[in-house]
Amino acid sequence: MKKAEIGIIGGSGLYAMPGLTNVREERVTTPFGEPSDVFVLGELEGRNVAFLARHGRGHRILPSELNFRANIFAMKMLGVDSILSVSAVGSLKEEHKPTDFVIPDQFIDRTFARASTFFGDGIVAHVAFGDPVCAPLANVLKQACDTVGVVGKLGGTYVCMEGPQFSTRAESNLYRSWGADVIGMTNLQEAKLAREAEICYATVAMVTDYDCWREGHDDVTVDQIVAVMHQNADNASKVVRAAVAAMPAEMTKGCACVNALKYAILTDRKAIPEETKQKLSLLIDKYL
Ligand SMILES: CSC[C@H]1O[C@H](OP(=O)(O)O)[C@H](O)[C@@H]1O
Ligand SMILES: Nc1ncnc2[nH]cnc12
Repeated sequence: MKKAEIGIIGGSGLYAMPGLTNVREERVTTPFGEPSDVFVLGELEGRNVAFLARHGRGHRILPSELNFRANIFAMKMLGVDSILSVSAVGSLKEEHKPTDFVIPDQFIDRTFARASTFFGDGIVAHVAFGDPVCAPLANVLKQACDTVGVVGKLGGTYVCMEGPQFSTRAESNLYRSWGADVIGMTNLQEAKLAREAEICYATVAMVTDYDCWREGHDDVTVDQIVAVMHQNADNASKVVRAAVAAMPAEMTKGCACVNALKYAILTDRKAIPEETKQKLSLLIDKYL
């Protein structure tokens, strides 16, 4: 049974979703293990949503320790077809100021210690990822920023680093030389796995700091981030709420994201081990 249509992943600073009604908690266990926390299900602007605190409530889980597969698979199990993600990021450009919101449309992968696919164990699939973010959903987030009156910039490249330490100055300057806009530690795996799960995915990235590249300014510290996050969290929940209100019921109909696996699975169907078929049935049954 479909328990939610819209998933919300709250990052640093957003550990609950204000405004939810008919709230209930649901623990979801997946073939990939346990998600970060219980899901908080409820209604927001008349829509059924599922909220997950990415690092767990109380911020207990490191970026490298996150079970991204369980988080996204659980969203699929709940029936979610669109995910709105909220994240804190460092700015790599002067023009992106703390408290600005950026809605990235590209990623650069600087992670190295994470499971980033549901496939393997006898099944091979390669989804297209040239456009890693759902453009219609990103547009909804941009409109929502406008509605709420916060600076929201549509498009930009998010560098996803492993962490948990922040970047060295040499790294930060390297990413700037690549033309990247913002840096964080969590969004790339979510985008990859959402694509494999045929779920639309877009992020609102809240700028909290200038990382460590800006001459004459202090390097990023967590207390600096927390101070800005407190300001941002209120705006972030307003933006998410406005986005949910603006999402048409048929939002995902006809979107390429929901057919991402159509031509992706290479493996001879007869060669896929039964156990793997069972594990991935929610994702692959329609293509077997
Ligand atoms: C709080 S500083 C670093 C931390 O913040 C970001 O988290 P999230 O993406 O979940 O908002 C960044 O990715 C790091 O995990
Ligand atoms: N400067 C930064 N680097 C990586 N992740 C971040 N999250 C918030 N600020 C960050």
